[in-house]
Amino acid sequence: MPGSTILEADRVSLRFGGVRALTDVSFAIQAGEVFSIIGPNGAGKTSMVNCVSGRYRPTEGRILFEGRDITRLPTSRRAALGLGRTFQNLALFGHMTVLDNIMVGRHHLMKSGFIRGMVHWLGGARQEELAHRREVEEIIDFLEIQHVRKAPAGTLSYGLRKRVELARAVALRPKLILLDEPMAGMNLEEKEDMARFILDLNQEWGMTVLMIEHDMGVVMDISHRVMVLDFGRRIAEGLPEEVMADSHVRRAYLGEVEETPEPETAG
Ligand SMILES: Nc1ncnc2c1ncn2[C@@H]1O[C@H](COP(=O)(O)OP(=O)(O)OP(=O)(O)O)[C@@H](O)[C@H]1O
Repeated sequence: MPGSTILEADRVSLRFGGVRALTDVSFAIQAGEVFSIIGPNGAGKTSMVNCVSGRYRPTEGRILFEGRDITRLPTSRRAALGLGRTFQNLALFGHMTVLDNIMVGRHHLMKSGFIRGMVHWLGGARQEELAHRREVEEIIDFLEIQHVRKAPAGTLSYGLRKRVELARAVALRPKLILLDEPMAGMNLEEKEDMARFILDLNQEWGMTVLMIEHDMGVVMDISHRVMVLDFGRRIAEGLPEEVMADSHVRRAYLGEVEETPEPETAG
């Protein structure tokens, strides 16, 4: 169930030279929500998520995570606070097993001290390693990739690779996970599986989700709330059915032209 505000974008603008990628965009995500950003190509969705992850710094405005201003915090520090994402720019190691790929994700975080604190009380490196393994095995079970846990990641199908990428992000146990087009390039069955995993992450693991996704069916099915961007501006936000019924959205995003009769002029 959604609770207090976990992430807030406060009048965020982003310019690339003369291009206004985002103009004055504000929104708030409640803990426990699946919140999706939709909009036509070039609307600013990826730019917005990159401002949240720390890859881009807004030209104006602020990003708050659990009430703390993180606008100027580097990506690694955001991860340590509990802001996770799939690593679009860090491909899986093709020659390494699925298990090792996910372990590497956790070790990476260990260095930042986040998990070290959590497992320190167990004492010793061996226990630490065991604690890691248990966590990783749990994630492997959850994402139903046990059958490929020892397979080199490079030999997996596209859908399975995407699932391993998700596992690696989940292994850091983020409070809020950013998913940039998690279903892109998937067939229907893979999409259905992915949608179920996202829902389970949200409902069973209590992870808040911020997602960009082009597949409207998926967005409408699994989102609590949806924000629509168009030309870098927020044009609507609300429950999926409200957003779909919004005339601005239908015009801008779905390309519909409203057929309202011309008013009759008197005289
Ligand atoms: N690194 C960049 N340098 C210059 N312009 C950029 C950069 N990133 C995005 N833009 C521009 O900002 C605008 C918003 O792009 P963005 O990628 O955020 O949109 P999007 O909604 O994610 O699009 P898509 O659905 O096609 O992925 C576009 O006009 C784009 O060309």
